[in-house]
Amino acid sequence: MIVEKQSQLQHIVEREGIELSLLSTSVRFFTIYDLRFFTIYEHKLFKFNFSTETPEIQFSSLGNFLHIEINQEIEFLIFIHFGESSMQKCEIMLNDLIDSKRTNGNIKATITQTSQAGSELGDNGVSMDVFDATIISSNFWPQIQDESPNIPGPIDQLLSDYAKRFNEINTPRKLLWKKSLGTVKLELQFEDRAVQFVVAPVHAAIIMQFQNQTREFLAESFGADSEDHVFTLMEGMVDSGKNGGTNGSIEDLIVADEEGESSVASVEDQLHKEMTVYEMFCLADPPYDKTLQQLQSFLTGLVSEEKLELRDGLYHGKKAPRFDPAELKMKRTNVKPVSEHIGGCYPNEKLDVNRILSILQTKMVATGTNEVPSIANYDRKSEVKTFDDTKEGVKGLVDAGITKVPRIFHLPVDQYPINNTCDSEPTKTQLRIPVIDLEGLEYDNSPTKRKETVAKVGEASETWGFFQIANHGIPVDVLEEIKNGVHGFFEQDTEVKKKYYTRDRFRPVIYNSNFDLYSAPATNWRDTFLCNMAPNPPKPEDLPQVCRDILVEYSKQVMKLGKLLFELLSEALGLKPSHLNDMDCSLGLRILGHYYPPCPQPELTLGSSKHSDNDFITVLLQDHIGGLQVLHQNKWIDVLPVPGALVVNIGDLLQLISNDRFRSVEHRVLANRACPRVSVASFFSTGFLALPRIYGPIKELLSEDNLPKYRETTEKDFNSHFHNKGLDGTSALTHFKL
Ligand SMILES: O=C(O)CCC(=O)C(=O)O
Ligand SMILES: [Fe+2]
Repeated sequence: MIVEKQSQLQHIVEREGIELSLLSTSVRFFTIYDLRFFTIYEHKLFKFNFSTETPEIQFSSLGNFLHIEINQEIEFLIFIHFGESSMQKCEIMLNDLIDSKRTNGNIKATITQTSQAGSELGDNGVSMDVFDATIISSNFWPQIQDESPNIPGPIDQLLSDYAKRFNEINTPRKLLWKKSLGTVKLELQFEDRAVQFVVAPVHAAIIMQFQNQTREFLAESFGADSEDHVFTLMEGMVDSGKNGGTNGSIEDLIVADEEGESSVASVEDQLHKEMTVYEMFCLADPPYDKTLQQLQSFLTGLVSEEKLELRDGLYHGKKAPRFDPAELKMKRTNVKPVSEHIGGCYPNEKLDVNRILSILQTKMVATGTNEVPSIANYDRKSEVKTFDDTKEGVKGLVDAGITKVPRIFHLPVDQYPINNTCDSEPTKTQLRIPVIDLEGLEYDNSPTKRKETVAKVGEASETWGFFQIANHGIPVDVLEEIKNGVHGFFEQDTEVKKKYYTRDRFRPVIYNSNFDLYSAPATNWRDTFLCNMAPNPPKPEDLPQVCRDILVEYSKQVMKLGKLLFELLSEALGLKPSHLNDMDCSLGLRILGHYYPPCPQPELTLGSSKHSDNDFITVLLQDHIGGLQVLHQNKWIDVLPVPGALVVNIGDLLQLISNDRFRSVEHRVLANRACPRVSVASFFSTGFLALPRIYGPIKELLSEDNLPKYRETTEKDFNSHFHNKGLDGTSALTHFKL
């Protein structure tokens, strides 16, 4: 691809090329074919790459850059660079880099669609096509210094077009460029050869000044020494090119890292210094003894009393210009005001609850419940209706620039998802749901492999109700495309999207926010698009154009996978392989595309409330953002995204027909502050059809010791009960228990 881009550019430049001779060496033209800029907006830093067709993403550490390649050694490198405590931040940093690829594609595609200018060449042969943006959340990145050099007009124009489009798509976020950071790859064409360099943007800006100048101008500007001047600059660029190049070994990277270490360390040090003030809470007499929930409730209480303000997950003092930590004094404990101890040396006025929590955590002991602020009474129904009438979902609110989560989304205080932000403790010590390799199963002649896999599937379905599958046969590009399709649906023109907005749950294609909007106690920070793809798929023209083809393709692939999964599940139950398929468990497929917009106060709400699924099984594709958690042994366990894998979970109906052998386990999705999350949930069920088939515990599984635990029902009746109840934290199965 790079070659292709270069030759494209060569072509362009030849068209526009300007002869420029420098004494004995003639420079005919410059071609920029790779340009990276950093930009910052709100909490985000951005890096721009031009021509990132390279398999790895890099960011460089040369003075003011960091250079990391994403490969299997990345974790080690991050560990070296930032230390263990920051590993989670690093995960976010990596996610930033990965997520940006998609954002980039979307923005470029829409710029090209809406304005031809977007893809046209600038005066200097720089095309929007070779932009790639990498979005970096500054909250989680080391601080990076910036000076803002003037960069050439055409590039500035490209950046502002991009920023404008970004803002349109991601209102209220805005880009602020970090123009001095990044690299520019460019090619200088001499009479006899072309040489490629990697230089800092400022160098490129200087070089581009010469792009359109004549030999006479250069001679005038530099006089007799012009050759020297030019070559000094070139040599500098070659050096920069070497250092900023893309082929550094891991050792080089670590050395390069050390150069940047001081600035990183100082940010960490500074943070640590700020945080030591909270030791007072732990060391006070009597010692701090509240649970995380109690602390969070207390801080939320101060917000309700308007003593604190919660913005972007940070607690801000309301009255004093600087936050007074004494405000944090627990009413019902004897913690002394911090100011007494620290002589007015206040920490930074912004307090991130998770930072406070992580310091206090080690000292906390659960001591029963504390007072929690109650949610004020309000006319929920009318507020919910107002929201519904917009037909713009949660994304509409975010696009409109809200900075506070409206109260219809607030959970009761005692249900706040503590640690639900990206700052929460690393989860690597936690249990993990099993990942099962399905490689070669379908056509495998090895009965041992099949038996082993069946055993793993059975074990996971009995203990976890959840497992991930690798090598499931759905190509990675299909997975990527369907995720892009979901982004495409939600990020398309609102008026087009609105046409699908409905609460009629028997329509074949439905878009709305919260299927249980009017019955659930708290609204979720999530919009959903769904369609029933089997047994009677909608007419193609009824599917949204933006994701039509991929929906059809993905459904085909998931149906095939579903059949295999039901075979394995049947075998795991000791039944013949076709048993569950013969019972029509794989007959119906409903595909849901969920969109979880970024949330300004993720600690107050959830992306999806705790629930179990009302189907036989769900095959879930989640993106890299994370946030899905399962309730296992009374603890919330993260279902970490595994690239290329799919999550499978047992639904209520399979729990019912397996007479509780397989478990339909509760799960939820956390809201997150950083960026939109998408998932594609494929529900195997025909509950949306009024089929007469009756489901009860499978006779072959019953015995005197295993009597039926559920009464029989049709899928439709089960579904109706599930829908009327909504995600209220209880299981629909209870209603069918004998
Ligand atoms: O978005 C997710 O990860 C989970 C979605 C989910 O639980 C559902 O659709 O039932
Ligand atoms: Fe679910």
